[in-house]
Amino acid sequence: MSVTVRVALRVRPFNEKEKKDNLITFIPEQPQQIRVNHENRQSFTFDYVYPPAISQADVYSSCIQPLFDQFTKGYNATILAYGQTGSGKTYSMGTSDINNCDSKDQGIVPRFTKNLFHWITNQQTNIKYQVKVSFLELYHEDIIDLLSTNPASCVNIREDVFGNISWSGVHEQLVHNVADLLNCLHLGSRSRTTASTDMNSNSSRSHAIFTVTLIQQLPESVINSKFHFVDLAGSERLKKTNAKGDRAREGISINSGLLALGNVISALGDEKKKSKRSHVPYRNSKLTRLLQDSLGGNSQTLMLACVSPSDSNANETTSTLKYANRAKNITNRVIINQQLSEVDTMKVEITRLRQELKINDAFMKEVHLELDDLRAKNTALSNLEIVAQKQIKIPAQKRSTESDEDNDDDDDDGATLIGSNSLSQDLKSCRSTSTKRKSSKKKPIGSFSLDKHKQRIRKETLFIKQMKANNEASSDPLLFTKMLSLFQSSIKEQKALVQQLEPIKSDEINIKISPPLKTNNKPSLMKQPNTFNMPQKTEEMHRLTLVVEENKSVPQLKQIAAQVKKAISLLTDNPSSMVQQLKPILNKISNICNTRATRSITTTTTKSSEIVVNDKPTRLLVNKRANIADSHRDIQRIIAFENIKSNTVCTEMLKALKQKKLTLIREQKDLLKERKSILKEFYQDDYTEQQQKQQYMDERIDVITIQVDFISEKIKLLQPSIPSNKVEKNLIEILKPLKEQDLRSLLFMIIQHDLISSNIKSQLYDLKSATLEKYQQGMIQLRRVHGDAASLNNQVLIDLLKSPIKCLSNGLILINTVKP
Ligand SMILES: Nc1ncnc2c1ncn2[C@@H]1O[C@H](COP(=O)(O)OP(=O)(O)OP(=O)(O)O)[C@@H](O)[C@H]1O
Repeated sequence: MSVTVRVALRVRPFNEKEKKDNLITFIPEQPQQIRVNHENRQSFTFDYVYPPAISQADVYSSCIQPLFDQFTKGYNATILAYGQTGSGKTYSMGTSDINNCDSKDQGIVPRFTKNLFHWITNQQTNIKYQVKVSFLELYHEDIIDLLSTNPASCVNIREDVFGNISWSGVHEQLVHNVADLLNCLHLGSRSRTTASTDMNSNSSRSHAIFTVTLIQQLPESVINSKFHFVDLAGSERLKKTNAKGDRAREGISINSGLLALGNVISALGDEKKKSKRSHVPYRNSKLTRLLQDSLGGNSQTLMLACVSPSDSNANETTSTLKYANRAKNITNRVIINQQLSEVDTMKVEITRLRQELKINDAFMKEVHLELDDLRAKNTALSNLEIVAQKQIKIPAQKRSTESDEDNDDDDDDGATLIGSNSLSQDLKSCRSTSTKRKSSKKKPIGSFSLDKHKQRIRKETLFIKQMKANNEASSDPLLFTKMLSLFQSSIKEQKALVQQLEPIKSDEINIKISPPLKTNNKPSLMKQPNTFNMPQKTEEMHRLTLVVEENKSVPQLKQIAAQVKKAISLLTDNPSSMVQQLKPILNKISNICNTRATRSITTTTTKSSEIVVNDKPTRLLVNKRANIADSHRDIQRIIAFENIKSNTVCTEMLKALKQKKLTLIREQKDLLKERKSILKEFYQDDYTEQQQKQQYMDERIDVITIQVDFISEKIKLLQPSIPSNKVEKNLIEILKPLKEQDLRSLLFMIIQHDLISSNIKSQLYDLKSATLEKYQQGMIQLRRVHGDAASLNNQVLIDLLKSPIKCLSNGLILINTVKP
């Protein structure tokens, strides 16, 4: 159900300091309208307009009673008292001095209390009722639980994936009757921060939220509704209140909270902004975060705008009227807060779990595919190592002979073909030869894994496309980039593998080797091998140019072997090490192979290419046809994919990878969930791309703000009693040992200059220039906070900075210090 925020305007009587110059004119024939006798004599219309003479009872019965009725039906409700300091908010709410108050002067909360218990006593007996109360104060940006007996209690604001706001850590007091409830109100009000200013002798210096929760236990369900009574601190002009020192700081903090509230009201209520569906900046202050459900969420809300009647407060009154006028346009979506019976809840849970299972199955399929792929690669690597070792051991001359024997159909004029320094070319040549000669007997090499690889490439490419499409609004760009590069490198590797395994096209295998180049009168190194000369179309045939470099196959294979050994030893020493750690090594191997591949063959654009031997020909005798046969055999072994089962190192590696993948999947899932809920809330069909970007940025800021909240809650403040030099030392101690890699996620360091003593500043500058410039993301913000919440547990901070890097990535570290 959609309901708009209702607005009631209450004009208090003149006080003794004010001249009787009326600012507001009431229009008898239009009881909901007023006119301001100021500048352009603007008129305003509200749901309720209360002149100074209105009684507390009338206010309650006209605008609160309807809310009370909704509340008892299970809807959440909020009354928001807003107005200039001294305009009558606390008086109207009745949250102060309840014990010494005439019953006719009793405000909204005491009346509500009586109403509630009276209502409960008249209800059916088969319903069980419970009433709980809580009382929070927001002083500066600290949430104080006024009813909690635990001084270390900490209130958190949480938002679930559906955007529902809840407060955790709040003490909720069970109350059984009117006296109990009013006693809680009295206790809390006594602890509330008030002070005398020129505008109000008993001015509230904080925002207060008194909440009554009604739990109705029906036979098959539970209805749980909340009524928030919000007494906001008054907006004030420092000049008028004559506030100095702490009072002035309070005033600034109050005004900035109210400004944030104004921005939320404006985003929700301003017709222009509403139509553009601009982002609602709830997270800009704790006040707006606490009231998120009341403004634009699940609550029936009434704004009680309180103003002074005096012309001397014309500016403040006009500003309140405009504020209230905007609030009128806010629409909330309200539902009865009914929880299902246990059986129904279980049913919903089962459906959810089934869906989750489906998603998990799909992911597991992905994981298995990746595992298969890794197994293949791993076996290939092991075999490459064997090849390498073998080639190192076998004397060149011997291998050359063996090779000649193997290739008994070759011409034998003493020259060899495989001086080629490309392993992949070796493999291709070998495969093509083999395929041509033995195709009737043997399966084409790699055929059974080829399709799988191709399929995998297609899948991963598609996945990357999807990821890229979502890149704009990805809520964790770092993770996104990581995953993207992981998949991209995987595709690259797969492609290389497919390339190696794929049968060579006919004109590629029709290689005719041109006569050897003459060098230094040494014997010719090239021959016309039948092996590579299968279809004898000599004249039209394209000739490939083999660039035979210095005999590099042995050193290169050695290099590969060394890299493989390195990779394996890394795994043996630390079996849980992630594949990510092996990536550089694997890449290096593939680089060596690729370099060799590109160097080895140069297909010239001219019709008849020449074989160019650009190396010292004498050495080319070394790795000859032996390589063809060896490579052929090795390739067969490579594609056997068997070693994996007995290879513990590989199993460990795969296990670790599996774990890593699952973690990533989980993280990604969470991110998607978060993103979905944000999208659900803010994005509609007609948003422009730019708005979307803007929204995304705002949301990132919101996320960071939450992290800050989270971290700042963990970090206690420095004791004011700690001498200043100790404070400095501690801060430096914290920051100095940080390694660059620990802080890779930090972008820059904002230091609020005015808040940090020069000694710390200069040391931090040193740090900054030395290391901090390199950091990529995030911020360290040093901020000063007052109050007795101060007790910095440095160890917490150090631990936080040192170990769980996750906390830092994309985040802020808020180090609060007190004024020395
Ligand atoms: N409608 C009213 N009838 C009689 N007295 C009123 C009325 N409204 C306010 N007052 C008196 O005006 C004074 C200031 O009111 P109150 O403390 O409620 O202001 P406030 O808006 O809560 O101020 P602040 O924001 O500074 O806390 C109080 O002495 C209160 O009794």
